Amino acid sequence: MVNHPLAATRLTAMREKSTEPGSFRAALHELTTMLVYEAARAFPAERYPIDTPVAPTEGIRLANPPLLVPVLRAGLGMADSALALLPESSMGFVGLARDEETFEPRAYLESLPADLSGIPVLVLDPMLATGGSLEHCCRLLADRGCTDITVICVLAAPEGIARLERSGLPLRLVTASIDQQLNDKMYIVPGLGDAGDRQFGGMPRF
Ligand SMILES: O=P(O)(O)OC[C@H]1O[C@H](OP(=O)(O)OP(=O)(O)O)[C@H](O)[C@@H]1O
Ligand SMILES: O=c1cc[nH]c(=O)[nH]1
Ligand SMILES: [Mg+2]
Repeated sequence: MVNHPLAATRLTAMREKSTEPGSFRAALHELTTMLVYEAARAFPAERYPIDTPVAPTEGIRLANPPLLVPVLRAGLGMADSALALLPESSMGFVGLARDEETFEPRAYLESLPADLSGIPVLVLDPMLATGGSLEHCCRLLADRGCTDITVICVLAAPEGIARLERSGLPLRLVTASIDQQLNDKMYIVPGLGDAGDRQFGGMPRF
């Protein structure tokens, strides 16, 4: 978990219900930068020869830049900041919408390389609630041979974390908060509401 005062102030802005969509998106961009920065500590780096204007020396580059996969819609608001920190990365897309009665994810977009063996993947979705959406997304990746998944979330519910642990999928989670629980509509409490609607508009449903 990323525990830092600058992350906490952005998370506070996102939780506050009076925060307008523009400020919500700005806080999500900044918080994503911090979460990706922390997640990338674990990425292998390699040395290679470079020349400064003065002398030859060694530089550092990522050995294997991850594929970025924002989960639409809400993960779209994390895509730019992740790509800014990881300009060598490519991006795939998964579109999921949770059914409001069954709470199961409905897939409407899957734009991913066919073979992900040997490719680390960074999944971007601000919310881990029941875990159905992220389990679905990570299973798509594992079915394509991916064995190294990092999931970046703003908020995680204990129920969703437990589901991902039970899934046996090859993933680690980086988040800014583990909240208390889910309510009877499977929203995270205290949470921040619907992360898609708060960025892009829509009717409140909680
Ligand atoms: O853990 P779960 O119970 O599956 O819920 C989490 C999902 O819900 C939100 O997406 P949503 O389905 O609202 O779609 P949206 O991004 O288009 O708003 C969120 O971005 C996650 O993808
Ligand atoms: O609290 C929640 C749960 C699922 N999806 C959201 O956007 N928010
Ligand atoms: Mg939504």
